[in-house]
Amino acid sequence: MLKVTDLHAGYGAIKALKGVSLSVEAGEFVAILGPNGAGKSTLMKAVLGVLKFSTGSIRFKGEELASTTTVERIRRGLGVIPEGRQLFAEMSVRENLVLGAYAQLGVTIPSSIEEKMAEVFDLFPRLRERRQQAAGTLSGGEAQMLAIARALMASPTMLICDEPSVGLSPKFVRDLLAILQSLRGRGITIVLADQNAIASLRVADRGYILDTGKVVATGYSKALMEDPALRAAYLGIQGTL
Ligand SMILES: Nc1ncnc2c1ncn2[C@@H]1O[C@H](COP(=O)(O)OP(=O)(O)OP(=O)(O)O)[C@@H](O)[C@H]1O
Repeated sequence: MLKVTDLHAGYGAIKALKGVSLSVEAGEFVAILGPNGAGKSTLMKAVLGVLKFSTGSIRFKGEELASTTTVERIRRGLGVIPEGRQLFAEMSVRENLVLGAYAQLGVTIPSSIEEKMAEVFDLFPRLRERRQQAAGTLSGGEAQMLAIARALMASPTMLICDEPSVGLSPKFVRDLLAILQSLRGRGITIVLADQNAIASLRVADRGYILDTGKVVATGYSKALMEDPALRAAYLGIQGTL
């Protein structure tokens, strides 16, 4: 469904990705892990079209994305939970959802927005209760729910999540991962970039570990978690699980 091949990208003289290749099949839950500065966010930005890449290829559903805009990528089914959530703080929960749908779909028939919102509120009843509340006054966990709900307004087939657990308490991280797992159960492919390596691998099918712009390890989650060298170097575990 998503195939990244020999991707190079960066910021001027800074080479943040140096030949990254990975693939994600439809229906999978794949974790992208690695220490600070490894290139996780850069990879997510390149996939979404927020950052242009210099060489390599990104194919989604068999089509090259290189010359397509972010809006076009979203129309093709890429949903995003951006780093830092990027909510409209002054606007209500409801307005954020409506704007998310408009921003992502361009012209949308209002009745379909209402239907979609009802669906999203069924998934996140807490947001229904708080639909008139300004997004900026939500708790961290609720704000993260809203960021997910906003992405779902465009009915994505793949959800790209960039460090969604930042700033959340351990309980909310568990809730968040459970929500992502349930979305996968509904047929949405999940790509999760996060520093919370072990928690991510516990819910993901497979993982890629990046370091200084390169893939240094890949495999099924269990195999990655059981590899002593990876555990010590990247997963923050000493000894056995
Ligand atoms: N806007 C920018 N301008 C210049 N360099 C940048 C910019 N954004 C990121 N970088 C650099 O690119 C490299 C990769 O950063 P990136 O944010 O992709 O890493 P990351 O794996 O997401 O790290 P973190 O977990 O800390 O967010 C780092 O060396 C970083 O300093």
